[in-house]
Amino acid sequence: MIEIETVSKSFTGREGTFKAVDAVTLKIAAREVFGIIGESGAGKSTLMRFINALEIPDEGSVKMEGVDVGRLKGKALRDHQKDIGMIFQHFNLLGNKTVEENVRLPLMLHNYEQSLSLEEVLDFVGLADKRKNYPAELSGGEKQRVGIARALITRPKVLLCDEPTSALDENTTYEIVDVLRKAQREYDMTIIVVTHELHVIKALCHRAAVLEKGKLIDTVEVVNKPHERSIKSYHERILEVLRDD
Ligand SMILES: Nc1ncnc2c1ncn2[C@@H]1O[C@H](COP(=O)(O)OP(=O)(O)OP(=O)(O)O)[C@@H](O)[C@H]1O
Repeated sequence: MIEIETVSKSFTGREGTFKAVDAVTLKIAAREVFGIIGESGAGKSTLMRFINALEIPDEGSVKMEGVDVGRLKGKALRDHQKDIGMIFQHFNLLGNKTVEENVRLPLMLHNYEQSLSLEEVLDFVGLADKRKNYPAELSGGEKQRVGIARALITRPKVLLCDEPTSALDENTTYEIVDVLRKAQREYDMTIIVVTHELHVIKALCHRAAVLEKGKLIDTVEVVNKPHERSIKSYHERILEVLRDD
């Protein structure tokens, strides 16, 4: 579904020009949950942002369903971007809007032919009873559920997740992982997840690309992939970690 072909991107900073992404080639299949891992600054976010044309590569191409994304302009570019949802580490919710206003926001900005109903997405993420609340009244996990609902309401073909659980504690992380896996199945999406958290890749992804200094150094099939994990209480986790020799 997504074909990334020898893409490179350089940025110029105070210390001169450097390659943030260096000749990366990979393919992501429809309905795959694909991770991008690597240390801070490895180029993960830049690589992911090529897919919805928030960054344009200097060299190489990114194709989605055969269309070269970097060449799209005007309506064709907007239509492409409408097929792609995104969720963020810090949720990016509007603090002066309620949960339901935040979730409906994309529908205020563009016309989506296949959008889902507000009720459906709020039920799906388990926030039907919080629809009139403001973000400041929610936990981190609930805020990310709002972010997921806001992405789902447009019924995207592809969901890009930029460090979706990095601001969350361990149990909340697995709750969000479960919501994302369920969303992939229910709505037949392709999901791409940038993270430095290996346990998230393990629980969520089918495959993962490993980036180092902008280069793709490996693509790994995840074994024991998407497994059911029983959510332990915070107390149980404390005992498990502190009493483990
Ligand atoms: N618009 C930009 N202008 C200049 N430099 C940039 C820009 N975007 C990214 N960079 C730099 O490119 C490198 C790769 O950034 P990128 O955000 O893709 O890495 P990352 O692997 O996602 O890192 P992190 O996990 O810290 O977010 C970093 O050194 C970053 O500072």
